[in-house]
Amino acid sequence: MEKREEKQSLEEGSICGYNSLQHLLSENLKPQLYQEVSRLLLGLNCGKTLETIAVSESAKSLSSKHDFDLQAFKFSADKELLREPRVVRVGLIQNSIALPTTAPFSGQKKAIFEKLGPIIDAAGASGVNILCLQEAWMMPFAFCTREKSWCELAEPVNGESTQFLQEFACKYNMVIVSPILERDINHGETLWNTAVIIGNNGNIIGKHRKNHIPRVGDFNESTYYMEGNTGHPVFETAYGKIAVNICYGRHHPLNWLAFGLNGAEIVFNPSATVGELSEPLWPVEARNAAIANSYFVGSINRVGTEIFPNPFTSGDGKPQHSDFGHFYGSSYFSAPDASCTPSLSRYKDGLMISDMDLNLCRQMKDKWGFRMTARYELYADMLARYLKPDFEPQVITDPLLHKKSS
Ligand SMILES: NC(=O)NCCC(=O)O
Repeated sequence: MEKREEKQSLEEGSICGYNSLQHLLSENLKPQLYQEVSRLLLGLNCGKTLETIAVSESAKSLSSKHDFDLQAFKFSADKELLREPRVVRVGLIQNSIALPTTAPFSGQKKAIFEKLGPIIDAAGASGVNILCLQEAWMMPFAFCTREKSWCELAEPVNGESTQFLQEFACKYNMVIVSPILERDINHGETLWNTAVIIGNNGNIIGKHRKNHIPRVGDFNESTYYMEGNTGHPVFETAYGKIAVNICYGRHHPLNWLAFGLNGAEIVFNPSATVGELSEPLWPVEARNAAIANSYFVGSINRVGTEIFPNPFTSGDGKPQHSDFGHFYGSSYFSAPDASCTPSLSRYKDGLMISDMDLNLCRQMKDKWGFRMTARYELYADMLARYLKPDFEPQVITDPLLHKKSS
């Protein structure tokens, strides 16, 4: 054990030498204790610990040859009398960039394509029906720099990244969600942070643009694109109704709600975020959204530290620096019954696969009745009042609070 830890502690981004929190716990707790900790940490699905599923030999050999984490689980639902189970197999890919950020742009993109190919093949060989990649997967997450040269990497919705993925979609009969930096040629060559939804026949079903742009830490993304103008679309695919809540949107419960009200069964949250800023939030927000909205969530974060040629500051008093910090991976799935998978590695590329019986969404709606007990008319009224310039917060002050004691 000591040797293993020593070796792994050399890996930047490991947790005390371990790949993930679950590895740290499972390797240090007695099995019975680990089972109890795991019950509390990951919840139970249909009253049981989440089952793992066997992945194909070819996926396993791709993961060892190309050194990516590969994990697979199964969310069950209760058997129903009038409906057949609706099981779909869903995949999430997290990855680091493939070349230094100083390499020629065309080479950087090509190298990312080459790196992703075998991971997508592993998803295809495992029978994944719907696959989602990380935010702006086709480039380094250069938005910390504020340098405009990175805009060159933006592509139209039907550009080279989409074309690259369309082939896999056709080959594996797979829906692919592809978050890119988009350039909208028809609207003045403007830039957007966009997820392209590629159907299982290789067709483009539609797109969604990131609704909330961060203005925190080094996430200087408003230098590059504006808040999205596509609302909260749900895409009805061959395998279920899906939506995409891009990265920072996960901090906004109403954003999650809107996808739910439009009928999403699976919401993807492709992200790029760093340990220092958001790691305590990561296991909480998506899981809460899955519970509150009775849908599945697939959370993806990139991995690695990306170092940029020119140092930058973000007006926060910190000394100039050349990287965002460590993107901590840890991609995972959450289910509407509050169970979730362990997370992928904190520092390695990875493919997380899960079967999910979509019947669980309605079963949880029937059980908890959140849709029926919600008071949308109260919230709508509150929001309508809040938006008015003469809004005043509804605060009832204790009349004794400001009375002078005699
Ligand atoms: N990409 C992005 O929106 N990151 C913001 C940081 C965070 O939300 O954790």
